[in-house]
Amino acid sequence: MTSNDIAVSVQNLTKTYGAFAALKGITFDIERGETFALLGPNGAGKSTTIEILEGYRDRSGGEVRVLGVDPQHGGLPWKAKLGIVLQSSGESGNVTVREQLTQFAGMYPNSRDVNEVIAAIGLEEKANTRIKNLSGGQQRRVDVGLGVIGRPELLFLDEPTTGFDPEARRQFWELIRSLKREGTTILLTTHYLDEAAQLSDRAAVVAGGKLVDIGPVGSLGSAEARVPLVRWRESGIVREQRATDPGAVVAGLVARLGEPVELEVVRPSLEDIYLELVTAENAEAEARVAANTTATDGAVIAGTNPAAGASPTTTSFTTTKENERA
Ligand SMILES: Nc1ncnc2c1ncn2[C@@H]1O[C@H](COP(=O)(O)OP(=O)(O)OP(=O)(O)O)[C@@H](O)[C@H]1O
Repeated sequence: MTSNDIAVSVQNLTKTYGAFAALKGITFDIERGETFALLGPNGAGKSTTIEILEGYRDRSGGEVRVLGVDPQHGGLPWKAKLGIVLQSSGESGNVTVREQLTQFAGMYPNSRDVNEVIAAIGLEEKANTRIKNLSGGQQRRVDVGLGVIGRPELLFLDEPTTGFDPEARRQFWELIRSLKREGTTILLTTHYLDEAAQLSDRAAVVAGGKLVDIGPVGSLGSAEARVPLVRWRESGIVREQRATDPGAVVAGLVARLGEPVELEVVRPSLEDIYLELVTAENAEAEARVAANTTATDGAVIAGTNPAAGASPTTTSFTTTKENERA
């Protein structure tokens, strides 16, 4: 693979907010044309990562290239190749859906047809409604429309379907699949693991600012966590057996019982595997904190003055670049 095949390259990325380390050395690549999901619990560092890649936030350390450019020095031609759907856009304007999309379309050299985008986000009936009069989920659809109107080479989607009803989510998935067919590279964060499983080629799980696993969605987690479960009812009792060879277990049941009652072979979902990964990381983090506390207590007893760490504060995200803030 050449560097031209890589849309996003992240090497040992770190980010600190005061004394708080939000990213502790994250490394991953995203190939051109790939749909890549960044998964993790609240506060894991997903938005921080995505905002660094978009050029909205400066990194503390590591190397980052997005479409071959360091985002801290990305100019207008580079920005025109990106589509960005932030976690919250605050898009609540006095203009109509069509006016807003038309205005944005005018900023890009090769934008999509406005009517096509309105149809793709399912807002045909609301095309002439002012954005401030749309429901929260409908406003979110406008955000998605604005993210794709410029026909981006690389699309960032930070929790794009929060607030969508189930039908709108399915419609959104179709839109993403059609963008993928056109060759768009997509970086997605989501708390809906079915969404990640449906859309992404590969996923990375981040917890506590560290990457705990990365790979094709079907191969995440330990081999043990992915072992299927055979379930059936026998003598009125539900029985279960984890088996790497569920076919053989089922054949054994059929030989012994005839057609097994309420037979199921259940494969662990991405959600099951994700929860196992994140729980394991949390347990390790707690163990590290406990070990550090013991060490710090020791230092106090010895008369030294342990430095007080600044406590992290949650920020509300804006589209303003971090170092441009007041
Ligand atoms: N400007 C800031 N100042 C201090 N701490 C911050 C700032 N922005 C984020 N953090 C902290 O960094 C950590 C990572 O935050 P981030 O928003 O990247 O997480 P996330 O994975 O996107 O979470 P969520 O799923 O809730 O959106 C959190 O502990 C958060 O409180």
